[in-house]
Amino acid sequence: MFDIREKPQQVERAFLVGAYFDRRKAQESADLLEELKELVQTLHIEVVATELVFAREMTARHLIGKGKAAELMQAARDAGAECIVFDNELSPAQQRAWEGESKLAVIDRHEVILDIFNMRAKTREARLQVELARMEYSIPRLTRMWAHLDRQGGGAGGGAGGAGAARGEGETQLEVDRRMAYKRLDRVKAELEEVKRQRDTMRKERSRVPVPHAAIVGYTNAGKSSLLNHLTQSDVLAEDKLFATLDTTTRRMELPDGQSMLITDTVGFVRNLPHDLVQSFRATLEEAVLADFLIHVVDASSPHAYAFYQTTTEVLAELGAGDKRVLLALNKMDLVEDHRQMELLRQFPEAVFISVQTGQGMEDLFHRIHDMLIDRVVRMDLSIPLDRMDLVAFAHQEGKVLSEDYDRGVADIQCVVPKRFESRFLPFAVTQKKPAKSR
Ligand SMILES: Nc1nc2c(ncn2[C@@H]2O[C@H](COP(=O)(O)OP(=O)(O)OP(=O)(O)O)[C@@H](O)[C@H]2O)c(=O)[nH]1
Ligand SMILES: [Mg+2]
Repeated sequence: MFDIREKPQQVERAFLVGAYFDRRKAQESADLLEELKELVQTLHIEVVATELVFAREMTARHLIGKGKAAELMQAARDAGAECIVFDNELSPAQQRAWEGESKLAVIDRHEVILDIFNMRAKTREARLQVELARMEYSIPRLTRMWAHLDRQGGGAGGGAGGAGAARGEGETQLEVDRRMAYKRLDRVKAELEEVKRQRDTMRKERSRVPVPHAAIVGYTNAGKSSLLNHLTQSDVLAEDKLFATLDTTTRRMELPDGQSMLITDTVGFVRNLPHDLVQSFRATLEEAVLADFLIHVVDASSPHAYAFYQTTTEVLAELGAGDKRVLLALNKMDLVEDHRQMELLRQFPEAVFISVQTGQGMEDLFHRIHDMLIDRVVRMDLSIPLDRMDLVAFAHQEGKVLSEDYDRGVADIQCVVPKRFESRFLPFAVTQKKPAKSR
C-alpha cells in the first residue's frame, strides 16, 4: 500500500545546508537558512549545524560540486545527524543521490513545510489539502522508495538473472503503487471538491446579507490571529509558532460607527512556499480572494519585514488576489525601538502602525478600515414621514440605524446604509454627509 513517508518525525537531529550560486545572494541565503532552522525546530528536530555553501554552478547530480557534497555528508555524519535538510529545492534524482551516498535521510525546505502543515492540520479541509500537497510531492519520488525496498530485499536473488527478475518485479510493484497513489489522489481531490461546495453554499448564504468582508493576510507569525482576536474579542489560537493557523476563521466585528463587518483570519505565508501547497490551500484562501479588501499584517519588528511583505504580495498574486485593495498594517510596533528599524519601515509609507499587544494605533486602523468601506456604505440623515415607516424598517434591515427621533412628528433618522440603496432614501435626505470619521 502506498504510504507517504513520515521521515521528519523519525529523525531527531538535522544538519542544514543552504547553497547559493550568486555572490549577491549571500545575505538572503543566510537569512533563509536561519528561517529554515526555525522551520525544522518547529518539527521538534534539533539542528546540529547549519552550512551555507557557495557554488559556482549547479550540478545535476548533487546540486553542488561532488567534492563539497562529500565533505558535507561526512560533516553531517560526524555531527551525529540522521538527516540532511536542504534549503534549496532538490529534484527527486538529486535527493536519491544524496541519500544513497550519505546513508542519511535527505529532505528539502519543501518537505519540511509540508510536514509542518501536516502536523498542524486539524479540520477535515486542512487535512485533505495537506494530503493532496504531500501526495503531489511524493508521487514523483516513489521510485526512490522502491529503490530502498529493493536494496533491503537484495542479496536473496544473486546472479544476473536474479537481479533482472527482482528489477522486473520492482517495476511492476512500482506501477501498482503509482496507480494506487493516483487513485487516492483522485479521491482526495473529489472530497475537497465536496468541501468546497459546502463552503460555496455557506458563502452564498452570507452574501445575501450585504455585510462588508475583510480578510487578514500576511507572513506566518505576523500577528494575524492576534489581530482578529483583538478586533472581534475572540480567542482564535495565536501562538509564537510558525503556521499556528491553517484554517480560516470568519467573525463579525462592529466598527465604531456602528457598521458590521466580517473579518477572516487566514493561513500565513512563508518564503519559497511550495507551489502545490499554495494550490491545495486555494479553497481555504479563496476567502481572501473574495473579500472586499485585505488587511495585510507585517511584523514590523523583523529586519526582514520587506521580504515578508513581498512574499505575501507574490503569493496573493498567484492566488488571483493581486488586484485587491490592501490596507497595510505594520504590527508589533511595541518591539520597534531601534532607529535603523524605523528607517526600514519607511519603505511602507502608506501603512498604519499598530501593536495588537499594546493597542497602539488601533484607532488609526479603525479609521483606515472605515475609509476602505467608504464606497460600500453611505451615512445619511433622513427625515421620513410617518406613513413611510416601511423605509425606516428597511433602514434597520439593510443598514445600521444610529439614532431615531420622532419628536417632530416625522422619523428623524441617522443611519449607515449600503450604497446601492442610497437612491431609495435620497428623497428624504436632510443633509447627505460623507461617512463621518469613526469616533
Ligand atoms: N510583541 C508583540 N507580539 C505580538 C503582537 N501581535 C502578535 N504578537 C505575538 O506574535 C506571535 C504570533 O502571533 P499570531 O497571531 O499567532 O500570528 P499569525 O500571523 O496568526 O501566525 P500564523 O498563524 O502562524 O501564520 C504570538 O506570540 C503573539 O502573541 C504585538 O503587537 N506585539
Ligand atoms: Mg494565525
